[in-house]
Amino acid sequence: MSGRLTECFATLKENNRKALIPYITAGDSNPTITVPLMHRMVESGVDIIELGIPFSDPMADGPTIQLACERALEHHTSLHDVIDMVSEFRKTNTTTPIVLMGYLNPVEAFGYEEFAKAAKECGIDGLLTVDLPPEESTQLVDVLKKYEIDPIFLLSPTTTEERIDKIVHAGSGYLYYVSLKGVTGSSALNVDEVASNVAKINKHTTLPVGVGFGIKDAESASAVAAVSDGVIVGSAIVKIIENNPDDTDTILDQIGALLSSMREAMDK
Ligand SMILES: O=P(O)(O)OC[C@@H](O)[C@@H](O)c1c[nH]c2ccccc12
Repeated sequence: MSGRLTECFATLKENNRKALIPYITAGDSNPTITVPLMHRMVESGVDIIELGIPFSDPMADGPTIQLACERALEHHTSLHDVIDMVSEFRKTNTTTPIVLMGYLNPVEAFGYEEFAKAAKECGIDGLLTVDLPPEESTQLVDVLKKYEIDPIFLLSPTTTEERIDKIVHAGSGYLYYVSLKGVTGSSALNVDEVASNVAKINKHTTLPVGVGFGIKDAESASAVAAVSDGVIVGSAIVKIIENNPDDTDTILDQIGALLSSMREAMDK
């Protein structure tokens, strides 16, 4: 499927490294900051960027990312705008994979075919739609595959072995293991449980497994990296934006510093 994600994980594996994958909501705290922030995150050592499509009813998200969506929507950041941001980013970065992350509604409103075509043209590599169960995703997945966009699916602590087997075959690029029951920004991370569930998933697939939910500092990032192929960090980054909404330099510096510390801890 998409060259960039597959290649990224292959190179990481060759070098015995794990993926660092930050999540930000596009347009948070305002649309002008998103592309500079993406570049700063790459300079800080991230491998893949998850870019959130702002949505009015983000039911899988905790308060931190809900507020991020509100800030982005105050500036009317639409899926069209998100695609434009990726085009802008790709003017100077053609290698870092980008996964759009969000809820089905904006993608449906855009039109699957129109979305996939535009996404391919601007250099988007994957799509994760939180509220689309893999069992109901055939129509969207077929269109994504036609345009070489990787469909990324979520697995959770409650996913049965039977469903794991279905989901790993529906997705490509990587799989997203949700480390805990709950919403984004929780803090109940249990690394031993993550390790045993990632091992269980690995029996069904050769796809890389990234782990998200509850990773917030260098320590948790390195612990999860040790038992998976990558760590996804959202709320800890978005919180920095929440605390400094009008101060672009502080946002870039603090997010850069947090990600650099995670990178360093993961590479030890
Ligand atoms: O915020 P956390 O706990 O660091 O978890 C990552 C998560 O935010 C990001 O991947 C994400 C944002 N919105 C989502 C919705 C569902 C699943 C995952 C997500």
